[in-house]
Amino acid sequence: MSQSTVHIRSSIAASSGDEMSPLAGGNSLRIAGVSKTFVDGERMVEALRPVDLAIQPGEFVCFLGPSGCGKSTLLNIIAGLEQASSGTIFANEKEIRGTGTDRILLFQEAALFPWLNVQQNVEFGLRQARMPRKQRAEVGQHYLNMVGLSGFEHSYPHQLSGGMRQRAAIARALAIDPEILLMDEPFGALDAFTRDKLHSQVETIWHETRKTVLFVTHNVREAVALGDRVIVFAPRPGRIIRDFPIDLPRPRSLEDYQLVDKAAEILEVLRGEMQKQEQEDEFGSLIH
Ligand SMILES: Nc1ncnc2c1ncn2[C@@H]1O[C@H](COP(=O)(O)OP(=O)(O)OP(=O)(O)O)[C@@H](O)[C@H]1O
Repeated sequence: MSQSTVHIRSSIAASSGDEMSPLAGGNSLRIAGVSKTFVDGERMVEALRPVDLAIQPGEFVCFLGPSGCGKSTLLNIIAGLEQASSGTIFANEKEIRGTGTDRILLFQEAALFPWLNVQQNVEFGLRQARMPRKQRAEVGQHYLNMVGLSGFEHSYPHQLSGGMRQRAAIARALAIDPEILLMDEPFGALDAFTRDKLHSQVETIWHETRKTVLFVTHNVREAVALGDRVIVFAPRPGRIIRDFPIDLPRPRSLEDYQLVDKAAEILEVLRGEMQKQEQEDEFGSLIH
């Protein structure tokens, strides 16, 4: 780890009041019995049955499943934006209580400030952390180069393509050096070509930074292309049904036959689960 990275961490920790986890051991996440039931007046929605998961430092883990199976709910709980109904989450064996600069959430729509240019957006968190201007510029430029946006420092979000906006959001997240990147369908709104390009960029960035990445997607091939593990969710109620290790060589191509085969295997499991669910629903409606 470079000296400047250490410096970024300590200055952010000092100014935000966050206690950052130890640098040397990297990071890890432990999810112990985490569930969520939304209570909406009289109505209760069991969004997530208890989840137990251990995520290794630097792992790239994809959460895959159809709409409504609790993927975003789990990600939001990990981010500290949503409170679990039961269970605990530990980052580096330290219990998570709310948001923190160690976990940054990225959404489908890159949440950039429209009134700031790319450089100002990327430096935003560093400014909050009161990093000196010169150092802020160096760190910002480093991550802008990493996502291939050098030359666009002075552009405003509305002047960028969707893919470029998403890359700027990634640079902004990386600039504050989180341990864990939480990505909620970050490429869901992009065309297939841009998406494909971003897959390889994200893989390269992950390789260079060795962040722990949790990546939510509906897309089976995307999950297999990126993940060290693909964790499959099923809906009604939301729950984890399988945890597939993906040991295909990297970099991966969406057209690779091994990747296509693995995606087909996962899809088969998911289809089987959905069919089982439909039969149960049908049976349930017959006896009620
Ligand atoms: N604030 C809320 N109040 C009530 N129910 C909610 C709330 N947020 C989510 N839910 C419900 O919880 C369940 C899980 O939602 P969640 O958004 O986590 O699923 P998802 O797998 O991420 O879906 P998608 O892929 O469509 O984003 C759904 O039934 C949803 O309607």
